[in-house]
Amino acid sequence: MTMRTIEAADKERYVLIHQALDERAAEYGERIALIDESGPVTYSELVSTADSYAAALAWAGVGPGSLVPVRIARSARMVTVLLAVLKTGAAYCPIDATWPDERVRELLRLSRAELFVTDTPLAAAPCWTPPAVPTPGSPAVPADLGPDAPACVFFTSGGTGAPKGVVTPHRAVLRLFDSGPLAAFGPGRVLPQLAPVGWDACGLELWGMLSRGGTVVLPDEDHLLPDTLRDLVERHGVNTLVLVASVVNLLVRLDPDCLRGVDLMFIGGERLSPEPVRALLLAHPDTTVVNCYGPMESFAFATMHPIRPEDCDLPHGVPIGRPVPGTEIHLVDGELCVAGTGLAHGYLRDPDRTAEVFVTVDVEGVPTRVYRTGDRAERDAQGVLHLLGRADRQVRVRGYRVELDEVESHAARRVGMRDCVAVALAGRSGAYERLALAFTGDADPDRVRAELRERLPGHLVPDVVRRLDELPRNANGEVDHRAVTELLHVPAPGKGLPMIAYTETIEAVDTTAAGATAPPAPAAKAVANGRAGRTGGAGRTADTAPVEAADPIVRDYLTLVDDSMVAVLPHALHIAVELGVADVMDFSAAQPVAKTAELIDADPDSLGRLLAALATAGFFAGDAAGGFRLTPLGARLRRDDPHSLSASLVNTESQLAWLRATDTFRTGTASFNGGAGNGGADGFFGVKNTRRGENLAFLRRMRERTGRLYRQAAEAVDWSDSRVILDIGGADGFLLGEILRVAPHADGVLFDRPSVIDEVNLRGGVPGCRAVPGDFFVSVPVGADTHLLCSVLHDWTDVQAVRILRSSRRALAPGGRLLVIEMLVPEDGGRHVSHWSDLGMMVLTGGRERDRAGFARILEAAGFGMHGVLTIPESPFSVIEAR
Ligand SMILES: C[S@@+](CC[C@H](N)C(=O)[O-])C[C@H]1O[C@@H](n2cnc3c(N)ncnc32)[C@H](O)[C@@H]1O
Repeated sequence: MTMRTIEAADKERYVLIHQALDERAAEYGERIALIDESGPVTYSELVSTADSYAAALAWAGVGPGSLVPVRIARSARMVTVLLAVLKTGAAYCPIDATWPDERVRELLRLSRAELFVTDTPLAAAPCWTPPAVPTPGSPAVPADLGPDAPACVFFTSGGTGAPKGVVTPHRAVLRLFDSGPLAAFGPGRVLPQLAPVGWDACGLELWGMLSRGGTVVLPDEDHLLPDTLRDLVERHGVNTLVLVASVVNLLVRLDPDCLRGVDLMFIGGERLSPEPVRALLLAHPDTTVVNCYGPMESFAFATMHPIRPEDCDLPHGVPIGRPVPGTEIHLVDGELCVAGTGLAHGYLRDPDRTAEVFVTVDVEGVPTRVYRTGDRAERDAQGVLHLLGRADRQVRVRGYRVELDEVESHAARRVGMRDCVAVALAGRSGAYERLALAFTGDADPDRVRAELRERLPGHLVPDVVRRLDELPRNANGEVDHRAVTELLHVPAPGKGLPMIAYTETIEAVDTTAAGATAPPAPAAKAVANGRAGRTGGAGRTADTAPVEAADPIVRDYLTLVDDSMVAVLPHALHIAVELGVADVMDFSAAQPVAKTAELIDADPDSLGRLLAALATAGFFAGDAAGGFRLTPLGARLRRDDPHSLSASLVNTESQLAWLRATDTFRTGTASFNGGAGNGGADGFFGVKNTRRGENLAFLRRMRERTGRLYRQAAEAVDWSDSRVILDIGGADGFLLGEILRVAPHADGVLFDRPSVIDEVNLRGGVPGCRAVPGDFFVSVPVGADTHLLCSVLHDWTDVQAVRILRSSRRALAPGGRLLVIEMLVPEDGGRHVSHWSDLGMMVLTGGRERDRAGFARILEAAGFGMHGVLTIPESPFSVIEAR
């Protein structure tokens, strides 16, 4: 069958997206169409709610020819609203909830929308918020539309500074699913909707699955991490994924096994790196993995290629394959041009730009409308297409399409900006990972970045902004982009000099200096002072100077960076605990490595090297015959050791949170949300209420922490006046047990989340204690004269901490006291371990460590006064007494 006959067949079968959904609802009424945090939605429910919303929208004047911007967080409601818009005959324009208001206003202006559908209204436009419980309305009057009618407008980065709206008709969307790999979508297929809503890929996920009877899961988090994926597979039977390459790379690197259960994967959005793909195919040989290529201007994908392992060795990387249904690819002077039913009408209200890239070319004597992608490609003897590179300055950075010109044109409008140039910086895989801006003039780099953040979506905001004396130019006086790229190519955080700030000023640029031979320079001093990257001084660039740090740990880290002991040690210890090495060794005699390897089922050579490395850090001791024995330090890797660190060393929760923690520092919100519900401490503990394994692992970590850091508090405090001690958020009762040992006259009450108290009761409770479940945001048990809050307040923001303290205040017996055990951040700005814990809290739970004044403030807000502070011996912790 030729492309054109497929096209004809498509037209007959489906004309409009919402018609296809109506048909599915008639066919599969009670099947699950959507699943979000509030539960499943059947096809009948989806269509009937959409009908009722459509009636309301039609009443508000929405109909054929209207364009309706929609900003609703990812949820079943969002999908229902999009469907409702289509049912009125209008087109929708998806707006990402994370875009800044200024960008949204610009899009509202561009779309000339009469109604903005959103649950977060903006003053700029008349808004309609869909009711949570829709009023049953008569089904919307079917609009008389043909397949060319616009269905959606996707806004994308535009070269001159203004975004471009790609007007996409119904036919473009529905062409994809009747044959080829996407025809697998349908009953039995379960797909999580993960693409940002502003992308055409989101339309593909939704309308592909729903027009064919499959199920779409709407997770309320944007990032797919291994545990999230496992959870989606376990809870909802997810078996199909549409992902951008960078997410695939991350999953494969972190935990390839997490893809178990997924048997169909579409990877698109950016160039594939062969190595992760090879690893993926090796780990999951039975999964169909499809490389997908295509510009938004020909909806979602234009070509596809089911990947075979040998594709990873081809000189131009994994091929992009053959055209998808209803699509033709023509190579015009080496440039890849797309034709067919997928083509957009063009750019919204922009005939000039439309005419530039949607052109008519002669294909074997037939005038054919094509979209010029600007990509160079070639076709091999089998007709398979291979991508060669970009012909212009449009790049994909972390999967987002970025017109470098657009970034420059916004940057050029900043005050004090002379010349500027934006470049994309490649990461290790060769794919672009960061956006950088170099400029000349008086503008302040920090300010430039801040201003761009206010105006542009996150993916268009440069990660690195640098001021230069002059932009490097070639012999013709043109800006030399390559030289700029080299100049800005500071190592990514965590991979190179870790303390170079993202925005910096370089007064004198010495591009020839080779870092390895340069003498210590001002930048080095700045690092030692903890103020690297703001040198502002003359001399070498911060990234070419060697760094001398005062602290031996920092020096060690900077010596080898990736492979230094400081960087590798946590991983080596993690693996030693997971393998259980220390559990099968003892102090008395060295054990041959082969024997240890056999006992724990490890590879002897790898294990020998692990033990040798950990022996240099004192965890094991080697003998002349090549055997190893355990040292007292190594004993702490054993699970049964009273001072065990094993649970803390395998804390993947924290490791995963840190992997994406840059967002925390940009947005101020914790990066952990455990794959369920809110981020922050609510999400952190919420997940543990539903996943017993994580709850138990957390409780073990808490026990280790208390034992290690502040069990001495039991002996340091005078309990003689305490009759009833209530430990609020007391976890498994370890500390309370220690306290009751030294204060046997007192009664103990342990209070924590119900899932924690269940565990405590399963183990027979804590001797001498009553265990009470509850929520400290609501109330805590009354009747105690002494309340404890140990390492609880630092999990929470000030506002939340005050609410917890108020619960304590209300319940505390008259004349009673509250003891808060926490680290105190020194007020003189000096070194203290609490600064690190503060970052940990920020990333993991959204909480914080506090100084004395910070505690005084929240205590006072809850009606307490601060009565005294006691430092716990041999511990960075203090006891704050409040009454
Ligand atoms: C960081 S742990 C500290 C545990 C213990 N106090 C210690 O020092 O080892 C915080 C404790 O607060 C509990 N928690 C979190 N949210 C809670 C809530 N809403 N109500 C009651 N307890 C809660 C957790 O279950 C956890 O045991």
